[in-house]
Amino acid sequence: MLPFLGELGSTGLARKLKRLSKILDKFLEKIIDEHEQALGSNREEQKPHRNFVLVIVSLLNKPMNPHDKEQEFIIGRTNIKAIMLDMIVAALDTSTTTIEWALSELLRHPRVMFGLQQELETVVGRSKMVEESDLPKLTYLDMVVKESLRLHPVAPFLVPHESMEDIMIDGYFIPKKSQIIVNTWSIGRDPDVWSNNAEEFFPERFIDNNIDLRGHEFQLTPFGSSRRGCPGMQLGPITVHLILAQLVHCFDWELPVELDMSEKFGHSMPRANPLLVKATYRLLDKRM
Ligand code: HEM
Repeated sequence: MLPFLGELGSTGLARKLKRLSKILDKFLEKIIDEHEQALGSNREEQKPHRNFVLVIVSLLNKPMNPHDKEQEFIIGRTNIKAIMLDMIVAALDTSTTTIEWALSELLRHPRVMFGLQQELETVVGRSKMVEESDLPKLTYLDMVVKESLRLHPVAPFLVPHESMEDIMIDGYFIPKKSQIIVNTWSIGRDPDVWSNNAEEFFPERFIDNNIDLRGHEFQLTPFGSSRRGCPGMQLGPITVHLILAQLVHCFDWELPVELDMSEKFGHSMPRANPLLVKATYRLLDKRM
């Protein structure tokens, strides 16, 4: 199906890929089995389903669109495994890369790290860990995450899109069906958009404005925007906010070696080298 992958045969990589895909397949099959068992025989009675996998497994062997009599596409195990894999790949790497960049920027900017720890102490207190219900009160944390995603969007070019209509933008004619690549990385660093300190990590720039992470304002689109934007736009930021808050609240961080901020540029943009840090527990209750 993909002729260029034929090249892999001679490198031994194809064998490794096959081995890996077998392991992954076994893992996904096990998840489906477990969820089928949890659903039991009468799937309809189980509603509302408790999680995403239960929802898709409840659709197993059913038509994709029961109202369309012409189209008889049945959702099979392979479809479910593909959806689950898509979710794992799209959710894990993006969230961990975002957290790693945000922590790196905090380590480079002790003033901001201190400000965030102060906010966490005031809102949450040193005697407990952060909970999801604390997040709406952590406004500085929100600014830190936005600022980090502005400078380090995980998908610097988003995902390629296709234009549906002919359109003129800024004097340029873009015909229908053009492939559109949005360079969100460079928009995030454009001084015309963010003023002369565009390259600086300065979370306070988000005070008193409506710029959010959902791409309502086109200057910040780390999750894309509108219909074909990231479907994890709700879950992704919650995960990032909660884990980053927990890390900063529970530990003091020190750099044993000089901090290297090199990026590994490509379809996604993680750190080029792993982040090496020394953590010291800082909450009052040592048993947590
Ligand atoms: C910090 C976390 C995340 C970031 C920064 C992120 C970023 C993105 C971006 C930039 C896109 C492309 C949007 C576009 O081109 O307009 C995308 C697509 C996607 N994301 Fe996320 N994402 C994150 C978390 C998640 C999570 C948690 C999930 C699933 C639970 C997820 C599932 C997906 C999927 C399935 C697509 C493809 C959508 C499509 O093709 O229409 N992402 N994400």
